[in-house]
Amino acid sequence: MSATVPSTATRTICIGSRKSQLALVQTYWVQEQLQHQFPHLTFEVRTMETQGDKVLDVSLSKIGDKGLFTQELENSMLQGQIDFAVHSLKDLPTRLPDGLMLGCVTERENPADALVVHERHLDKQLETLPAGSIIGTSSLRRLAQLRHHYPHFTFKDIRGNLNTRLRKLDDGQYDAIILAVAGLQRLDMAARIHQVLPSDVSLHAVGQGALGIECRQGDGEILDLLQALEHPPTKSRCLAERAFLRELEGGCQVPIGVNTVIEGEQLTLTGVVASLDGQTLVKDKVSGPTAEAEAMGTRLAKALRSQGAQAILDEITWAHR
Ligand SMILES: NCc1[nH]cc(CCC(=O)O)c1CC(=O)O
Repeated sequence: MSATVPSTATRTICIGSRKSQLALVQTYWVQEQLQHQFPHLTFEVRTMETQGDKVLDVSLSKIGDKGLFTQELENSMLQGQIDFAVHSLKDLPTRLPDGLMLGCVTERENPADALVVHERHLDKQLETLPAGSIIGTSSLRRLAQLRHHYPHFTFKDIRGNLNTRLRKLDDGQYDAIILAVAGLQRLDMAARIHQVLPSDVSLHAVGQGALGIECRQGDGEILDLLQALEHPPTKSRCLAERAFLRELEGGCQVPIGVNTVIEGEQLTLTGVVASLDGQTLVKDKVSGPTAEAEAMGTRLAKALRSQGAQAILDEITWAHR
């Protein structure tokens, strides 16, 4: 036997994932797509619990969100135990550890937020829910924007995975909760979407609705495989959104929302920074060639800073010290 004869053992690619139901649905989708495209390889899923899955009794805005859902996966990637990790792009920090990179962004689902109501409110919309209604959200972005438009509601923190949050709503602990449309769709719970929030009420989170696949920097073999799942328009939009957030964020979760549209060669990025009391919204937009997505994100961040966003962010950083 000559040494140049290729081994008959198939190469196994190891995919890392969180254990939540949503994470698994997303990761199995990626596995299935790649297995179909590359039948000569074997794709295996390895799951792990992250800090964000363990600490369920503290509000996300207090923990700070730097790598809360990603660190364990990143460590095992750097140690070579997994080859890449599938994340909800919105949970992936804008600055990645040395040696890792965003290797692929998949086609985005509807990135909007959705209102899900308790059954006693099925006949109402956000506009007609009574004053004092208890609205559940753990996101400062949703809180600040909704408080701005609907100051007569009471906002209450809610944690846990999607099923847990829906159970708390159905139990009667909330009148309504806000969730991502994409998560509900992926878990076959689109029927619970009562109202999709228009972008003038709630700009969505950076990267919402897309999957981000993180891999080792310069891992050519893996990057080639991931090309098969890349969706260039989503990637451009998300690069603009992530550059915007990267330029503005400090050490903790910040109330920042975005919207992006591509028309022809033009990308338009809208961004908002909102104060937690809902009193101040600093909002603006930039347009330019899609190829300059990241530079546009940075430019919009600087514009908002000079229009008052910095004061809002400083106050939040100070409050979380
Ligand atoms: N932070 C939790 C999280 N991460 C991703 C999604 C939904 C799917 C997505 O936005 O891609 C959710 C739930 C939610 O915000 O309702």
